Amino acid sequence: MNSSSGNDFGLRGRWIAWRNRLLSSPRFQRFAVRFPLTRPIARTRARDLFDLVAGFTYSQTLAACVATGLLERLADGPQTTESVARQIDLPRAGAERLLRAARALGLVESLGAAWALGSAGAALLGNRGIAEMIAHHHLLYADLGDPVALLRRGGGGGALSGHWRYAESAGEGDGTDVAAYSALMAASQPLIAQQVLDAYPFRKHRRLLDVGGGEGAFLAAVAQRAPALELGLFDLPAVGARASARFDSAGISARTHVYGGSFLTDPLPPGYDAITLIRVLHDHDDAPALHVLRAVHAALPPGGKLVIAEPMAGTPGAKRSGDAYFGLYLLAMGSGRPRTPREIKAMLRAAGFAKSSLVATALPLTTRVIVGTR
Ligand SMILES: CC(C)=CCC/C(C)=C/CC/C(C)=C/C=C/C(C)=C/C=C/C=C(C)/C=C/C=C(C)/C=C/C=C(C)/C=C/CC(C)(C)O
Ligand SMILES: C[S@@+](CC[C@H](N)C(=O)[O-])C[C@H]1O[C@@H](n2cnc3c(N)ncnc32)[C@H](O)[C@@H]1O
Repeated sequence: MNSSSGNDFGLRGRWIAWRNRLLSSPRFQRFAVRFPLTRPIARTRARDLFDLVAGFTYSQTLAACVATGLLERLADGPQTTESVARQIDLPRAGAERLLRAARALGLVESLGAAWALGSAGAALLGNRGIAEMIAHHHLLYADLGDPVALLRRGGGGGALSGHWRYAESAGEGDGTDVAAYSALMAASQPLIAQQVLDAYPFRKHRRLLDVGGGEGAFLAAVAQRAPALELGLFDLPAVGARASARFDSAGISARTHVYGGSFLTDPLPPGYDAITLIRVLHDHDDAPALHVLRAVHAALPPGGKLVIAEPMAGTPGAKRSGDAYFGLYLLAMGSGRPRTPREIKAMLRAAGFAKSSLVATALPLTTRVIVGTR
């Protein structure tokens, strides 16, 4: 039996094989774009396919908007092309080319002879962390220059793994090595922290330990919502030092404790009735990820809670961000993978957690939350 015919995959396999023969037939495509009833569908499919083909040019238009500060300039009010060109230091023709491309993507819009911020541009300005993400994407795109080579060698070994020092050299990184990624994480934390805080009532706990807590941006947000909570942060020593400095300047060092160590080799401090892993688990391959969950389980008291927050695979309405974006991102980084909630819950069971549940968040595209009970 020929497997490409789909015959050995049951009814659904046969349907897929029939559909694909039809969709890939140039004759059917010619018919579908001409026939009035199928034309709208054909046009939408063609546009979707074009977006896949052209995606890099869209991303680079966005990168140019961020690098030149174009969107910030327009946030001050509409400007002429000449004024924009002067402010972002481009020749008039270059500025106009960028403005037109940005208009096509909804980042800016024209207002008579002037240019204003578009609705996508305005939304982007409301989330400063996204601009930081865009600015560091040149590392990702350098690694993805030859995606097949990257897939063949199993990931890593490029610009992005140099950025995330811990990814390929477990637990390593001095103060300078960790500064860039820690600052990126802190800048992109606000959107995540608010969602996690809305999803889970940390106030009901006495002591919270944020494992892989970076420079403490999440705990600083928790501190505001739960004034009575005692806070602990565990991260690599060089990152922990940055967190201590942040807690000092936020005036919350009296209620925080920073632990420097590696969760891959050191035990986690006991005495916390809640532990968080925010954007940590997906960084690690299955064996080290399970090791971290076991370490959390060992540190929690019976009934203690683990809150896992990160983007997950297979998210309804946001499937691309899981397996396509984070799948390739983490491949380039050289460690980890996005997991479905079902996979994470299975790992929690394997680590000894009695139960776990997925809790709704406002923007699952950016983060979902699973709460495990020891
Ligand atoms: C009044 C009128 C005219 C209309 C009203 C209609 C209406 C309600 C409109 C809504 C408009 C609005 C408020 C839109 C809001 C849009 C938002 C909130 C957009 C948010 C977008 C978020 C994005 C694009 C997030 C991107 C995140 C990225 C790329 C994250 C990357 C993370 C990385 C690389 C993490 C690395 C860490 C590691 C290594 C994986 O562990
Ligand atoms: C993607 S960042 C997330 C930071 C923070 N939770 C946030 O969401 O902004 C992952 C964090 O895990 C820390 N980390 C990585 N490997 C570690 C290890 N072996 N032991 C302790 N922390 C580690 C990194 O230093 C980094 O701060």
